[in-house]
Amino acid sequence: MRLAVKDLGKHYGEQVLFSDLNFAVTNDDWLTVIGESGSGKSTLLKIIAGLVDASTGLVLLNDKEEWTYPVDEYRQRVSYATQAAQLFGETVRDNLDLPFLVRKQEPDVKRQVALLEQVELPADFLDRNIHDLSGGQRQRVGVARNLIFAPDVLLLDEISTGLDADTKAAIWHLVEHMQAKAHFAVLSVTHDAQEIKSAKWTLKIEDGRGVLS
Ligand SMILES: Nc1ncnc2c1ncn2[C@@H]1O[C@H](COP(=O)(O)OP(=O)(O)OP(=O)(O)O)[C@@H](O)[C@H]1O
Repeated sequence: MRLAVKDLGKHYGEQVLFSDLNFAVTNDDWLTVIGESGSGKSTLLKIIAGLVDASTGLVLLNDKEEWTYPVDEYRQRVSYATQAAQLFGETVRDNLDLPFLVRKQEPDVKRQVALLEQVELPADFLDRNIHDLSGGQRQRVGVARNLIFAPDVLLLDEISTGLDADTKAAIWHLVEHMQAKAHFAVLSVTHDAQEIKSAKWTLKIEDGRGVLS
C-alpha cells in the first residue's frame, strides 16, 4: 500500500493554505502533521480523506487517483477520525455495527467487545446510550469504530485534543496495537507537545510549504 500526495495545493479564494506538497506514506509509517493554527493541517487530511477537493495536484492511493475509487471502497481504505467523534443512532452498538453493515456482514460482537476492551471500556458499553457518554468515552468509541476493520491509512485529526491523560493513553494504545497487527499507515495532525516530542517523522506546514523531517 502506498498513499502519495503529489504537488498538492489548496487555496480558498485569495487565501493560499499550501502549495506543492509532496510526500508518500506506506505500511507501518506514522507521519505527524504539525504547523501553526490555520496552516491547513485539517484541510490536508480532509483532502486525503476525500471530503474536500484539492485546488491543484493529486492524491494517489496505490498509484490511482483517489476519485477513481468507488466512494465506499475509498472510505474503507482511508479512514478519517476527528476530534469530536460523530456518533449516530442511539447506542454504542449502533456505531460499532456500522462498519459491518457497510460491508454487508453480520456484526461480530466478539470483535466489538475486544475493541472496546482495548480502549478500556467494558462490554456492557455496547448498550449504552451515546448521549450518556463523556467526551473521552465518545472519542474512544469513535476510534474503535474506525478500527473494527483495519484501513490502509488512518487519518487522525487532533483526536486527543481536550482529553485527559488516561483517555489519550487508551486511544494511542489501541492505534499502536492495531497498527502493529494490521500495518496500516497513520497520518496524525496534532498540537499535543508530548505527541510531537515522540514523533519519529513529521510534516510541518510552514509558510504554505511542507517540510518533512
Ligand atoms: N470551507 C472553507 N472555506 C473557506 N476557508 C476555509 C474553509 N475551511 C477552512 N478554511 C480556512 O483555511 C484555513 C486552514 O484551516 P485548517 O482547519 O485546515 O487549519 P489547521 O492548520 O488545521 O488549524 P488548527 O490547528 O487551528 O486546527 C483557516 O484559515 C480556515 O479558516
